[in-house]
Amino acid sequence: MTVNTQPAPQRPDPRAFGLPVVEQADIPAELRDLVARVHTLIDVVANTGADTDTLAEAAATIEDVTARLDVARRQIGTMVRRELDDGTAEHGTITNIVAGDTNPAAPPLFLQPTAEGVRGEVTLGTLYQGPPGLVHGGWIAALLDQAVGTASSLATSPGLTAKLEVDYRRPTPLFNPLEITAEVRRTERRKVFVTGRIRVNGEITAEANAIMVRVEIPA
Ligand SMILES: CCCCCCCC(=O)SCCNC(=O)CCNC(=O)[C@H](O)C(C)(C)COP(=O)(O)OP(=O)(O)OC[C@H]1O[C@@H](n2cnc3c(N)ncnc32)[C@H](O)[C@@H]1OP(=O)(O)O
Repeated sequence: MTVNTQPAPQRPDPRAFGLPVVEQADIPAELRDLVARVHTLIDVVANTGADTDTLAEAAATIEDVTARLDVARRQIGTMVRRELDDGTAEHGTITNIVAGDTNPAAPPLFLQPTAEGVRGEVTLGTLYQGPPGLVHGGWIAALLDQAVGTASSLATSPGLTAKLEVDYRRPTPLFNPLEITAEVRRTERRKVFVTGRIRVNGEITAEANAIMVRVEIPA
């Protein structure tokens, strides 16, 4: 067993694996605006009590808009390169369901490096509801998976989640800021042992212990 005290190694460039890379700063403001509006639309549709005429009219309008937008799709695996607060950069899939810049279904959760690992904040509405007024347990796991994956990637190199064990300690409420943190505990060959936490008002509501396995990068 070794404790990871080494500086982060050179991270691989996704282009070397045939994956296109988009600079986060180059995502057009118009696309960001569209993503935000569709995010709101999904929430409104999920909760609407509009009359049937309005629903039918909206469905036709959205069908038309969908056809206009469904052109020149991005390659699967398209990555976005984001500059981080500490001056480093990370790559993530642009449609990542938790953090993807262009995914209207993503909350989105943006994580930044800290002295310990990573940290981010997000507030979830009813799109992410499980029990009444509470965040769905699968989404709690998804947020924690993203956090442990990002912490591991930034501290070492990109990997896949081999194991994610979640302790649901307290109900995690909707409409409250969730503080999400993760830190690498230790590394062992390609395995990276990471802990992630969700806090509400400073109280831990969920905690995950994960094993990330770093992907082998051909020389
Ligand atoms: C920055 C972006 C953040 C994104 C966050 C989101 C992360 C994700 O959601 S990833 C998607 C979900 N995960 C997956 O789909 C992974 C599916 N599993 C796999 O592909 C493989 O099992 C994989 C890659 C984890 C390991 O396979 P492989 O590369 O062949 O490694 P392998 O040689 O079997 O094992 C390497 C080490 O890990 C250990 N290991 C592998 N699987 C497990 C497991 N489930 N539990 C515990 N240990 C494991 C092995 O015992 C071995 O340990 P040791 O070094 O002591 O011998």
